[in-house]
Amino acid sequence: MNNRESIREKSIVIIGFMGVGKTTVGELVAKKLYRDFIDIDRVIENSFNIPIVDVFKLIGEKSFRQKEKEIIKEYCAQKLKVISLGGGAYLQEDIRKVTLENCIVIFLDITWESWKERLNIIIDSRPVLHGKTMEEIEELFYKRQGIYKSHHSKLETDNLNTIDIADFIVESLKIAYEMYDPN
Ligand SMILES: Nc1ncnc2c1ncn2[C@@H]1O[C@H](COP(=O)(O)OP(=O)(O)O)[C@@H](O)[C@H]1O
Ligand SMILES: O=C(O)C1=C[C@@H](OP(=O)(O)O)[C@@H](O)[C@H](O)C1
Ligand SMILES: [Mg+2]
Repeated sequence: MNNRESIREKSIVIIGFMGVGKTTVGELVAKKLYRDFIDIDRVIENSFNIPIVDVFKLIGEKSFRQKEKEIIKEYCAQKLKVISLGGGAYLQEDIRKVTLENCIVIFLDITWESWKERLNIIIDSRPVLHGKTMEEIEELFYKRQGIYKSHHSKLETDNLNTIDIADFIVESLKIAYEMYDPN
């Protein structure tokens, strides 16, 4: 397959800090593009038939990260998917490599000021945040910003709703497809 064919078929991977909207937006983008939507956390939840919080309790974070890596590698080898990662997946170099080499990686960004307003609606389902002070969560937020710098495209999501974010992504993709594969 040549490059012209491959850009339109590349799977789209959505990255960013937990709670930024990867799962919600990824699902909307997939619908708009008539593609399959894969949320890596949902795949893991379905394989254990329990929520991520309980997966962490059952197998621990280390085994969760291993499973997350295997599943991401499997789906990134496939074309025409929209794949939302968990926010910690990108900590693994193997995952950064496989996604950047095979897919279009879109980073959903948010400022700390906007993100902290969302904390109360996500905290129960995000085990990584449990037992941390606000200062520790802020430190994690800024530490993670560094790893998300490796991406193909970035979108600032402050003050945008999920529908607008999904529309923006789809429109940007159309422009990129026209630019790199005009026929
Ligand atoms: N742009 C947004 N504006 C307002 N609420 C949002 C936005 N994006 C996501 N949310 C809300 O934040 C929560 C986490 O969204 P989710 O898609 O699960 O994020 P992620 O997969 O990045 O952890 C959900 O309740 C979702 O409705
Ligand atoms: O950032 C993280 O370490 C995690 C993020 C979560 O996904 P979301 O980013 O979709 O919340 C989920 O994979 C798990 O709770 C760990
Ligand atoms: Mg998610």
